[in-house]
Amino acid sequence: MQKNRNANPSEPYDVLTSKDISHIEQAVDKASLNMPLVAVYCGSRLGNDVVYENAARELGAALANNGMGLVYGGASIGLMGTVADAVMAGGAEAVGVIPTFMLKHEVAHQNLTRLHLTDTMHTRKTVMAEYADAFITLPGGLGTLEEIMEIATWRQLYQHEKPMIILNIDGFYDRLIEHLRYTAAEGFMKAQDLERLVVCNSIAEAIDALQVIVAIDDQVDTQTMVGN
Ligand SMILES: Nc1ncnc2c1ncn2[C@@H]1O[C@H](COP(=O)(O)O)[C@@H](O)[C@H]1O
Repeated sequence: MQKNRNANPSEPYDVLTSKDISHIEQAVDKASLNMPLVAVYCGSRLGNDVVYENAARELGAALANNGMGLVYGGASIGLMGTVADAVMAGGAEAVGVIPTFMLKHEVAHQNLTRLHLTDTMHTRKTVMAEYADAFITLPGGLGTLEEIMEIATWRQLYQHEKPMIILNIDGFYDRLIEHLRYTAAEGFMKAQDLERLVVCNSIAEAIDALQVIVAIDDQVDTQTMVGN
């Protein structure tokens, strides 16, 4: 397993910028990771109820147990750090992507398969989305909300067709889901775009939904082998 490729903050040439797409394409070397990656959006804080931290740990372990890796914001703190630790402990790949200006705010995780540095938040989100085969959202704050809303917006604009799951731990997202239903009912959003945000109420449900990706991935591998 490669550790911390592109990770040394003292090497500025390793910072990915949106101006150099070929650098990003080269760095996002998915083939060498050998497993589908799920982007997990979640809090840089733990929240007030331990149920959230437990869910992050369980999700990380379940991803690893089911042959899936992680791409996330690269922090060692909050639910972000918890999910990454659990994925690594389970022997799966974990890729972190963090903007350089945030290194001092969000302590960068030092024990990932890869940690990419980016110039801006925009590049961070582009790199994460490039890596991701699916997106899953745990409880979190403004950053988490922004990330899932952006990826759902990209989906409604046909910029990707990847599965998106809201993991509604302990009803955390009940009010958001209600508001999105209201948004659709009031004619500001298509019902089909709402349906694409799959709501799961347990880790097991989310893993079942994600299994589809693994199945598709295996199918592609088999086709490639047959083709060769
Ligand atoms: N405005 C933001 N856009 C994208 N990502 C953001 C923003 N603010 C914070 N973030 C990142 O999201 C995660 C989780 O943040 P929480 O606010 O704790 O949910 C973290 O990596 C932030 O850097």
